[in-house]
Amino acid sequence: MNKTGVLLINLGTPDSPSVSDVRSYLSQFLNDPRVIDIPWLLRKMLVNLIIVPFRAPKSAKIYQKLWTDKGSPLLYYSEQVKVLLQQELTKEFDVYLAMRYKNPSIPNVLEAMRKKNYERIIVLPMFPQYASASTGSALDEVMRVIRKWWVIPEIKMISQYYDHPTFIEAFAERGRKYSIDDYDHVLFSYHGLPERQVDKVYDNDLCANHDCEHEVTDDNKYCYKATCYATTRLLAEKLHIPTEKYTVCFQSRLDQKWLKPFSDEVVRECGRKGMKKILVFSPAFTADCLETIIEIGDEYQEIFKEHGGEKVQLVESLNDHPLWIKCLKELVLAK
Ligand SMILES: C=CC1=C(C)c2cc3[nH]c(cc4nc(cc5[nH]c(cc1n2)c(C)c5CCC(=O)O)C(CCC(=O)O)=C4C)c(C)c3C=C
Ligand SMILES: [Fe+2]
Ligand SMILES: [Fe+2]
Repeated sequence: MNKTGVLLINLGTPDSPSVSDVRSYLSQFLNDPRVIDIPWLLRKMLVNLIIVPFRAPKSAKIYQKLWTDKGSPLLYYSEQVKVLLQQELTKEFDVYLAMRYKNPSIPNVLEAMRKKNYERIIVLPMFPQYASASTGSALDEVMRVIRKWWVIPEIKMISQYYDHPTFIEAFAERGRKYSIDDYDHVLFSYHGLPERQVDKVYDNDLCANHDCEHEVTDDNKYCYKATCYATTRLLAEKLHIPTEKYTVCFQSRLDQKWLKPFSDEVVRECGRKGMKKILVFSPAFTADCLETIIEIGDEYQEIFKEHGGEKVQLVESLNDHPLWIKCLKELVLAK
């Protein structure tokens, strides 16, 4: 039988919420040249001598809040997705899960796949919008490993699917649990990125010279900002949210030169304007994780309350939603 190996890849999470495991995770993550894209020596000094030593103890405290009996949500939801997708596919397909950082690692999972001698491998990162720091890095790592194989099978890599109808329908279905009319405003909060990295998808040009907030064209189709806005337009249309009732924003910045507006500032502004209830979608994440559960669910809730608001309602991520599994199946089976 012609067999295909399907490799799902998510970002990764520490092995445990201990300071040493969080340090080791942050060190692998932030030393990735697609994440901190500055010259090698500068990155080593900045990451290993400044960011990681200061951030690891603080992040470990946050991971301790996030951790459950089943471990880190990002990992256990991704594992569930792997099992559910396997159930949906025929015996021609074997589904694997790897994490870009920490475990299960891409080299270890690919080594298990190599031994199976698949005719075809489909690499499917669990990031709907392309960013060099997420999808680019995951695909780069796969190529680094496979490049050394003697037998290289047919390989298909999926770079993005932010506009896939079943992906949009899956997130819309999560949103339908809430009545939009009950909320003063809706936020679409995406993981942030340095503006410099967004500009790098353009050849000798800048994102600012394109109308990325309004349209996706052949020139900006890999611009993360453009695809985040496009995801939002598709979701807002499906859920009948008028343009004046929502704001696109970007969370988790490391400095001021990241994509704006910043989500925490938008939340603050909503409170100052007298809003009481806001609904937050986070469609760059397909599994709930530290960025959704803690940053939106806890930290933005606190900021909103401090500024007069009452409730920040996070829309649950896709996690193990049947439409998400259907979307992945359709991506795998697409020619
Ligand atoms: C949409 C996918 C993601 C992109 C793009 C991305 C870029 C990016 N991230 C950092 C720094 C950190 N991110 C952290 C956590 C984190 N990031 C993503 C996804 C993307 N990151 C996820 C799913 C998570 C949560 C992981 C989990 O265990 O739940 C963290 C760690 C947490 C912390 O200490 O705050 C850092 C650091 C950069 C610098 C970057 C692009 C340049
Ligand atoms: Fe991140
Ligand atoms: Fe752009």
